Amino acid sequence: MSYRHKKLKEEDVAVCECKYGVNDPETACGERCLNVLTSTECTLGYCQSGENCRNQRFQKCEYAKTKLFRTEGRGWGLLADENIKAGQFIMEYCGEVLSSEAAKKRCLAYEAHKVKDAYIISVNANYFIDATKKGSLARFINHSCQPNCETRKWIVLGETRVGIFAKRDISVGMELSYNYNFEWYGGAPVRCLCGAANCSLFLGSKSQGFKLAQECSHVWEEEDNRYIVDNLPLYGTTNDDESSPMISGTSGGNEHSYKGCNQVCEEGDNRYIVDNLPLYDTTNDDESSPVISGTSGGNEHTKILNDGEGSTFKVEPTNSTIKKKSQRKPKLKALLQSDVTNIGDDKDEDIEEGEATE
Ligand SMILES: C[S@@+](CC[C@H](N)C(=O)[O-])C[C@H]1O[C@@H](n2cnc3c(N)ncnc32)[C@H](O)[C@@H]1O
Repeated sequence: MSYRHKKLKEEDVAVCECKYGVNDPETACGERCLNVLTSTECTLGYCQSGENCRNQRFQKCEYAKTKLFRTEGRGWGLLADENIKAGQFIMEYCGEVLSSEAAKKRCLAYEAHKVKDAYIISVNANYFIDATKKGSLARFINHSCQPNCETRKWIVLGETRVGIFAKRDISVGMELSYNYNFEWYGGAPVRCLCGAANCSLFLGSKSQGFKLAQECSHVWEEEDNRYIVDNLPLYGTTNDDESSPMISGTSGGNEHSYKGCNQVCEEGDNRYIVDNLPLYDTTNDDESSPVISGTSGGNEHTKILNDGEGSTFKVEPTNSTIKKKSQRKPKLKALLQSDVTNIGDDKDEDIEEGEATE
């Protein structure tokens, strides 16, 4: 599979009419911005608000502060690590960009390999994002039938990307969730443990999905080896190139704003050793694996670091030098969100680049 990001042509850049005023900073690409109203990000260098433009959140990775934690029966989950306001952009859903055919094949392959969890979402009828092996922290957001977040599609540099947004105010410490029901490509419906009064009992109960398998009622057990952090996919951005599949996300030159990801683990629990973090590793990417929706080279990389307290890890942005595969420490899993490139937009018939193919 190969995927190339679309290059935005100058004539296709959406330019708004906002002008930044010192006395009225709210006018700079806020709610009334023509681009914001059409869910389109402004483009650096073209927006008259310049550095004051507030409508480049995907591009600048203006993510909310979040924290990974272990749930009971639902695997890992993601918490708000700060108060989040209704409507706020939380983070981009990053992963490998696949055509629908490729996504269906992946689903079958995952099922054959007894991969029980589903991380594929659709961008539109033609494109899917698979965060199973590579992705941002958004891949850890669980389903709820009464969710506090939702997915929204935005046009970023001419391509459609998916973000997680707060549906309502979310207080620090609350688990983030969105409703998977219409978008479940897990093959089989999984029993829902969200506990909401209106629970629809299965993940994907309303999804047309790929309808591959029978009901699956697995629950994550305490000793489930999927809790072994070593087994968890992280995204190391270091070696993505044109031969590897695309990640949906931000393209080059952006600053990453993961504001840290602290996971508090039970003392002495070696399943939470830092080296084993649940992030994404591209170490084994090769030509057979697809490209990622996300950020591409030249970016500040985000790493998982041991904060010295033994059982806690952090994800911090860093200007680390890109290392060749052979130079990398085997367990150093550079994280998320770098080297991810943009996904295609099916609205453009004449895209030269930005197509996922087999
Ligand atoms: C996108 S992943 C979410 C992150 C996942 N918990 C993990 O540890 O990687 C989706 C998987 O999480 C689990 N899950 C998410 N929400 C759930 C829910 N409400 N009830 C039961 N399992 C859930 C299921 O195993 C599902 O396949």
